[in-house]
Amino acid sequence: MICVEQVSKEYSSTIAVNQLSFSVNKGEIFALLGPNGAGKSSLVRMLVGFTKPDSGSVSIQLANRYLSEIPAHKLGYLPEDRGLYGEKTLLQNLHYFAALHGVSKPDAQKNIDYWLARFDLIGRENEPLKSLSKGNQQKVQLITAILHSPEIVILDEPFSGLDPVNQEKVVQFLAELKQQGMTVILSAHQMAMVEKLADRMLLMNKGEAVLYGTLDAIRAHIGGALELEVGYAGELNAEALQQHFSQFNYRLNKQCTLVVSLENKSQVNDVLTILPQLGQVMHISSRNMDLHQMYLKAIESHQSKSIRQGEAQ
Ligand SMILES: Nc1ncnc2c1ncn2[C@@H]1O[C@H](COP(=O)(O)OP(=O)(O)OP(=O)(O)O)[C@@H](O)[C@H]1O
Repeated sequence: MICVEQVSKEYSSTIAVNQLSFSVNKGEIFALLGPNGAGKSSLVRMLVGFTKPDSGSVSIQLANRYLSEIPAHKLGYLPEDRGLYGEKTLLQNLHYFAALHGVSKPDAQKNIDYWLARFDLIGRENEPLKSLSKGNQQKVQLITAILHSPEIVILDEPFSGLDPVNQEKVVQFLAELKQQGMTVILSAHQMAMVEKLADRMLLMNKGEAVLYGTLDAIRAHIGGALELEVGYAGELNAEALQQHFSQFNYRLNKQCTLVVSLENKSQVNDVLTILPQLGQVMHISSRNMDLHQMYLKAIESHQSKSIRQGEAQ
């Protein structure tokens, strides 16, 4: 429903977004990930129509029409630079933004009451916004983005500045928006939250796409996504380790725990037959590599590829 094709954006000498292509389906939660300066906010600003791509295109399909930008009344946006009025009360802020989107006062009030209760802000309505903590101000800003029941919600770092309890509340908030049929695009650095929420994701680095798809597709693509952890009664036999494990990617924790990274599940059998030759096995556990680890692995490999390419030129 949202289609980004070969989009590039350059600021003076910085290429913020470099020939990026991806699509976002109607009704899904789509996450934009990447290190600081990867180009997420630059991309978000193009998605919401604040800036235009230098080349490439952004198109939005709404009903049977293709548009080059999302109509304002169908868009809810949480900008990177939050923009509320600190001197005004929480209620004045919320009603002001609802009115800007043409929502009637009674409709706005109903929605406001619901979300204030969900975000534990009941009783704070008449306080000036600036007297609220950063996290609470962030929650008010999130409410302003959705008071007009938009079809597409684009949130630049919605978890920023929130404690773990409030991060969970935002996870529930986003899941509820999805349930209501909204399409949600968010940028985030909190991998655990993204892992819980996102249907699909795009990992960017230096303006380029590094990984794209569902968590499972990314896991399959990245390889080494399954880890076996093997605890031994004492130190491992170093000679046997070198002899039998040279073809595997492994590390040792405190000399008596071996962690082996497997490319695929068919290698499990091979590893299990070798393990007793290294010492007395006390326990074995397996786990999928989590998004945080996959992110680090993918960014490291993209950085070293960029360096190799730079050296070759
Ligand atoms: N208005 C601007 N003028 C000049 N350079 C800019 C501008 N906006 C972004 N950049 C540059 O473009 C690159 C991408 O920045 P962007 O803010 O899009 O990254 P980001 O992924 O959102 O980073 P963060 O996670 O830190 O918010 C950076 O090198 C940044 O310095």
